[in-house]
Amino acid sequence: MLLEANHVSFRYGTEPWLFRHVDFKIKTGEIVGLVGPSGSGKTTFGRLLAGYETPHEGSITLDGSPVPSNRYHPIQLVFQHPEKAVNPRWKMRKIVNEGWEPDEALLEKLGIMQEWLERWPNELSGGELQRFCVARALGTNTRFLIADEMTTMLDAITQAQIWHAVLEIAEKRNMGVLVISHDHHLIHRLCTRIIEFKDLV
Ligand SMILES: Nc1ncnc2c1ncn2[C@@H]1O[C@H](COP(=O)(O)OP(=O)(O)OP(=O)(O)O)[C@@H](O)[C@H]1O
Repeated sequence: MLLEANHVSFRYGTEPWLFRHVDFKIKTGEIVGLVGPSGSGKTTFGRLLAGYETPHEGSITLDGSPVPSNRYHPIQLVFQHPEKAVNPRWKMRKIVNEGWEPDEALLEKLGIMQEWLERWPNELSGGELQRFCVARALGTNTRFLIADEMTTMLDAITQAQIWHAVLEIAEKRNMGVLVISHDHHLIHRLCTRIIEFKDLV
């Protein structure tokens, strides 16, 4: 399966164009790194790929067709701040089962303790909460994961544990992963291909 940005342009409101005519391709099975200076538009581009924003010009396609948005989205985004990605009024069990129901083995692989399922989001650490966001994004219908600074605020051990689990699942399911990060060490360790955002725009 091929996820493509075709001549995509985007601006916020009446601000100047953030980028214009961006072409990008990622295939399932690929782990691609996206790097570039702060403020250059990487997060915005990730949001466009995952359907959170609509391009002003161009299109995002999956195998040449528009990405279906009326069911579980095949392109899932996990970003840096898990506390902003969950409903504070839902318990963790409801949050993690929002789009699909991950089994115990997957939760265990991500280091999620069963007792955390009965807690509220504000009763977990950032790292614990992020594990839930990753589990929620790894539905069996996920074809591409956009990991935008996904493990930036986590300690090295937690970061390694989460990436180990994600890469194992990605390989088993032939998922594509786009890793957006300022951590060059992490990018070089994980990715099969690395792209400078400035080379796309
Ligand atoms: N909702 C918004 N409204 C207006 N401008 C925005 C909005 N979100 C982001 N921007 C601006 O768009 C530009 C690109 O932001 P973006 O977060 O995509 O960059 P980035 O490359 O991911 O940065 P970083 O590496 O610091 O995360 C920035 O100048 C930012 O201030």
